[in-house]
Amino acid sequence: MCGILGVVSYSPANQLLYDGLQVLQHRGQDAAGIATMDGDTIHLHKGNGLVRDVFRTRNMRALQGNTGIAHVRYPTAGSAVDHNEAQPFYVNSPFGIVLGHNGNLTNAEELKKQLFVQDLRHVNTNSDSEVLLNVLAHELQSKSKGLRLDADSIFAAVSGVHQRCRGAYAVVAIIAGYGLLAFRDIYGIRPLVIGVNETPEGNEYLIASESVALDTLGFKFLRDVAPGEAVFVDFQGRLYTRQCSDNAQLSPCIFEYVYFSRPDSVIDGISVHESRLYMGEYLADKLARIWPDVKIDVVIPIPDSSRPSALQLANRLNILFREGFVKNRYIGRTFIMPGQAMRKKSVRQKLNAIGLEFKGKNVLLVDDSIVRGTTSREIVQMARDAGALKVYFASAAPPVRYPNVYGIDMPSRAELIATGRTDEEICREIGADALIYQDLEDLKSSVRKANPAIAEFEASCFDGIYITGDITPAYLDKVERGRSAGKANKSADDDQMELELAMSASSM
Ligand SMILES: O=P(O)(O)OC[C@H]1O[C@H](OP(=O)(O)OP(=O)(O)O)[C@H](O)[C@@H]1O
Ligand SMILES: NC(=O)CC[C@H](N)C(=O)O
Ligand SMILES: [Mg+2]
Repeated sequence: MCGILGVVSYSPANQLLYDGLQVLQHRGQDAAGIATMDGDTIHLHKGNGLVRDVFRTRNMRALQGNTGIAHVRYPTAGSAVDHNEAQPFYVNSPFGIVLGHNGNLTNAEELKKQLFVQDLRHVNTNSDSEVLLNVLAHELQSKSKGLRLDADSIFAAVSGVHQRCRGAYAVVAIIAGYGLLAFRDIYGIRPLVIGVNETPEGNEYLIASESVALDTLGFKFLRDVAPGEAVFVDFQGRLYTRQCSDNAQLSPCIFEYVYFSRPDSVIDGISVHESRLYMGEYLADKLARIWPDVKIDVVIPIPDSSRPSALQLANRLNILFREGFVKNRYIGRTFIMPGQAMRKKSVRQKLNAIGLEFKGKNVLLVDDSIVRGTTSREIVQMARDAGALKVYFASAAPPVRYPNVYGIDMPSRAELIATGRTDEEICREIGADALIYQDLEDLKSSVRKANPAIAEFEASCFDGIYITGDITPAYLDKVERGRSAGKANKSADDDQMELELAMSASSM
């Protein structure tokens, strides 16, 4: 789940993009990059690590120009350790283009072959985002009028991208000599918003994965980029928009609301915080229905993401709510760290129990989701060690049973604690006295309550329904095999590098 930004401004873009990346850091902790356009030159700096580690003063000084794009990476294709896969990516033909991508292409392999054989383009990494950039470059080449591009030909190229690419993609790109281009896949699986800042010189535009970046950087929210839509801002600050697909249908990823996005963001007309409050209410009602005789003394959230749901659940059931775990503010998100060993270690580094809140009590621990079970296993044990009598566990999302192929790194069924297990078996695995999950329909209602216009969600990790229609069991097997092969082929150096990356994320 990467974070992307793009700006056309009347003042230097470098600091603005850096500050924007800092508030999108929760979307990717493995690599970061910024590209700016200054006259005829594209400046690019990227590398592995957190935003604050990748950019030094000298790098920032070199990022000249008032237009730029930026990216934080959470890898879902290729590898976490290959710094060549950090974004933005650059190509020099038919125009200088830099691109940042959030999502995951499901036909990247096939496209890579096509690019080589038909389009005479070489893709140098295992990143699907480099494939996407080359598809865009090829489409721009075939739609350009000789050496000239205009908004019509740029939008025609995006239509070409929609026809060739499958999967999830929210994209920002700079086309040298022309301007900033952004677009969203035809289902709008990954989020993308536009903001404006009115200045005496004219309007400045900012495109971002989440509205929190607009708030922080002083831009006014204009609207979400629609699924299938492209937005083009030229270097004179003129905004052009067009729907580039006849088959667009909004189906945003429901996991953005459960976990990924910041609660202070509004995505597709839905406040993430509000949707999490509703998740708590629905879960409370289910709990009252199916556990009428269970005595709970205190509701305790697992910081950070479950806090709004846990609070609202406790309110609804009129049970005491207490913070029982202290989170080390210098540790990053564990779920998006590379490598299970590091994820496991960092749960203990990240969270510590306050004995007083557990001793002699029946506690209900609430988390937003249980994916690999790394957090829940550790936390249940910590609650017992702290003296809890009974430890009940509630998840504000349903069991995660299916791989995600649209930009969340859970490609293998074997990694998911809920695959092939009943709720009772999962409960035993995490060591709780009882476990309750949100129902999928209730989760959808929680999110829809804030915007009833959304008919469909991309919820494949919960229901195994893949909205793009191209995901077969054979495809999933192949992704899973690719993943295990990748792990088996990893060298000791790769392991060391992965560990260092995770250590740097864990010292946030
Ligand atoms: O079952 P698991 O594989 O452990 O994954 C689920 C956990 O991971 C996430 O927390 P994370 O620490 O990443 O971020 P947070 O601080 O935003 O809650 C999520 O909020 C759950 O707590
Ligand atoms: N999570 C994402 O959006 C990842 C983008 C891209 N697939 C990569 O691996 O770099
Ligand atoms: Mg968490």
